[in-house]
Amino acid sequence: MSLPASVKLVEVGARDGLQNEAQPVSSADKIRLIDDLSIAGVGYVEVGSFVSPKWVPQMAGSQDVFAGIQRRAGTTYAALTPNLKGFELALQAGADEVAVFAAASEGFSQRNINCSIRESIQRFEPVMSAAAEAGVRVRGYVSCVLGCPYDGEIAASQVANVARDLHAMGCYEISLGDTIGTGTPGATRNLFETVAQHIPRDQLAGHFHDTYGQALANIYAGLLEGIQVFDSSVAGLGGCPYAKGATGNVATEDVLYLLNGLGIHTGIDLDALIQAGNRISALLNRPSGSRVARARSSQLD
Ligand SMILES: CC(C)(COP(=O)([O-])OP(=O)([O-])OC[C@H]1O[C@@H](n2cnc3c(N)ncnc32)[C@H](O)[C@@H]1OP(=O)([O-])[O-])[C@@H](O)C(=O)NCCC(=O)NCCSC(=O)C[C@@](C)(O)CC(=O)[O-]
Repeated sequence: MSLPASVKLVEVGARDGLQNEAQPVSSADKIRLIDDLSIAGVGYVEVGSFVSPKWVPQMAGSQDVFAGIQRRAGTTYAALTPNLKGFELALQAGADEVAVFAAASEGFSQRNINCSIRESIQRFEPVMSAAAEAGVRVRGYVSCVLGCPYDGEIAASQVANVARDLHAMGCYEISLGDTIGTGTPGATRNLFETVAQHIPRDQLAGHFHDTYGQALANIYAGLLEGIQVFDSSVAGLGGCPYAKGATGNVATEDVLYLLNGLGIHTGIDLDALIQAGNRISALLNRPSGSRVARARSSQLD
């Protein structure tokens, strides 16, 4: 399969990245990060999530973050919503789109959202109805698609079952999450081939954490499978509160460098993105998780 001419990058740093941050990050700092990303030309930003603040305290201020950002025309500002309550809060906050999130493994589903996979799908039904009524598009996530910290190996057919359920209930795009970053390009190709038997490739996305250093290779494998949407996190922020030891998502700067090198259009300015990533990394008192950002910054020293 030939490579796509353009790719959509879903920026998850402010949500997937910061949800796991040990130190508190103020709403003002999150707003600054999102505004920096908008200036860099990022077309899709997950601003936060409307989940129980007892489960994920870092996302408690998502309402304020939505209220404070400068929206750039052409950028979609989205939120995660695990249930109807979350959806209603996201709607009030002015989210353009929402995402529901399920898992391919029972162990992760229980730890992450306190219910079985089947119960989670049932819980999403009122979200889908309310979203349809409000004219809000819903993205669907499946976690642990290439391995689970609790249940171990996950069959691609099991991922396909959950992805198919989300798609059938109306999710316009299904993001397949390698939550613990154990996937390899071979497993990634097999996964997309299996799931694409049920869902068109242009409605699938790849979401790779870089724990084992395979994320860029997995994205390249995804591109070869005809996948045109990838999730990534500026400065490689993050991890997952329910997947111990998992590192952040693949860094957006590194994905952009890869795509630029392949002549694939994203609409994002690499220098401005590096600045955004360096600013949040400085604020968190650590070097950027992006190798491209570190290399570029050391060349400037
Ligand atoms: C789903 C629940 C709520 C179930 O949690 P529960 O305890 O079973 O739910 P509950 O309905 O019994 O509610 C418990 C309390 O939470 C409140 N509550 C209930 N819902 C909401 C809401 N929407 N917003 C705010 N508050 C809420 C509710 O009002 C109640 O408050 P209390 O009466 O005790 O004061 C909980 O497990 C939860 O919030 N989990 C979120 C976990 C999470 O955010 N994980 C990270 C995102 S997923 C991810 O990162 C993976 C991904 C997407 O990036 C892809 C990948 O890499 O794999």
